[in-house]
Amino acid sequence: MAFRKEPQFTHGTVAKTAIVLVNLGTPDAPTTKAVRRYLKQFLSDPRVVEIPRAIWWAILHGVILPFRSSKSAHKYASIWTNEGSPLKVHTEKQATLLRGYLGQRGHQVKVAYAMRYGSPSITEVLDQLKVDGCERILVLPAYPQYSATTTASIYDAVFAHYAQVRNVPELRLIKHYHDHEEYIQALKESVQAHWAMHGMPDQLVMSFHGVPKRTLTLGDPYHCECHKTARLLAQQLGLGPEQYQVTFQSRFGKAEWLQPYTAPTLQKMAKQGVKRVDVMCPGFTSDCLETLEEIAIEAKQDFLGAGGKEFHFIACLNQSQPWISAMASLVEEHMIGWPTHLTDSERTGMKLQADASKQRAERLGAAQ
Ligand SMILES: C=CC1=C(C)c2cc3[nH]c(cc4nc(cc5[nH]c(cc1n2)c(C)c5CCC(=O)O)C(CCC(=O)O)=C4C)c(C)c3C=C
Ligand SMILES: [Fe+2]
Ligand SMILES: [Fe+2]
Repeated sequence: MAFRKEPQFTHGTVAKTAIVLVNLGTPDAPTTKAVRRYLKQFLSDPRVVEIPRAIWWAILHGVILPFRSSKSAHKYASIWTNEGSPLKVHTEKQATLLRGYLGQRGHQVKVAYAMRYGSPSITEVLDQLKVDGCERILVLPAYPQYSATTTASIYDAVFAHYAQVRNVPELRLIKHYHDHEEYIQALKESVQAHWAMHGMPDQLVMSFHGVPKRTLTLGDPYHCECHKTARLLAQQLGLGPEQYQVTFQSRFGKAEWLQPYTAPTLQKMAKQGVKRVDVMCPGFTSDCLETLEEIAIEAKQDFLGAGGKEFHFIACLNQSQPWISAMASLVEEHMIGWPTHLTDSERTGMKLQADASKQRAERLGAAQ
């Protein structure tokens, strides 16, 4: 097997640490062509769709890609911003802020972001971190709740990359943080800020992305982790069981997914006389198509169309201060034992190296 091209080993190099925030990915543009390319990569992942490959290949290429791409492109167009796809814009800003927060806490680390599907790809980011001399890599998936369809798929891509690398760095993978105190606190503060502005609803709906129901019986803890997040958040908000509901959205295909489904639940609530609902999506750390279009636009129409009077969407954590701070704490907990607070001698070593490469560059410049 051919290994990837990588920098030569040099004695005395100071090993660096990097954090890679990995999100799902998004199309490069809200066009049928770009969405088709994205969906093809995403839906070809056997972690995402578990149907036998030959059958799924025929369905994907014969039905899904030809019909879904343009429909999805229209939806993406309705949420696209001047800076690009919301998912990517938020993820990039989160990585920048996280770098700043960790720096303020005294850590000398690189922070990058990557996308499981689309760009920047996991492989290109990990290649760059190798060039940058990162010998310790911490992968932080953007998903608080573990699911084989998301978190494990990121792991697959990381392992596949390092299977082609000769000098593999030390690697740590965060599995989940669905019950992390500061994540729950960040959610609580986002809800309380909304209620301070707009008052409280009759019902709070916590809508999570769905997965096929059979994954639950096959051992995926996702369903339980969503419910634990909801329970802890409700406790923090002082809500009784009758004041909130957990639902699952974004069903795909004909099979049964985790229930209750978000849209029919909202319609049922409206018909039962619930006047105002607030909907939040605690499983998404960045707003994206599934929150801004499916919930804030479509689900709102479903609720109001069924007789509901007031619908509020509570934005995802995005760049909120408590969330970036929670990410920084989570990262610190997983970096324990790694020398990210540089010692004086390492600092001197780094300076000497930087001076040497500057002098080399100057000599090369003078010789040309
Ligand atoms: C086909 C099966 C799918 C599974 C299983 C699935 C799980 C899953 N997804 C997320 C988070 C996101 N999904 C997003 C979009 C999206 N999801 C699917 C399908 C499955 N997801 C599709 C086909 C799409 C694309 C849009 C569409 O055509 O409907 C997104 C938004 C991406 C964006 O660009 O904004 C996110 C985020 C989770 C957390 C999850 C399982 C736990
Ligand atoms: Fe999805
Ligand atoms: Fe469960």
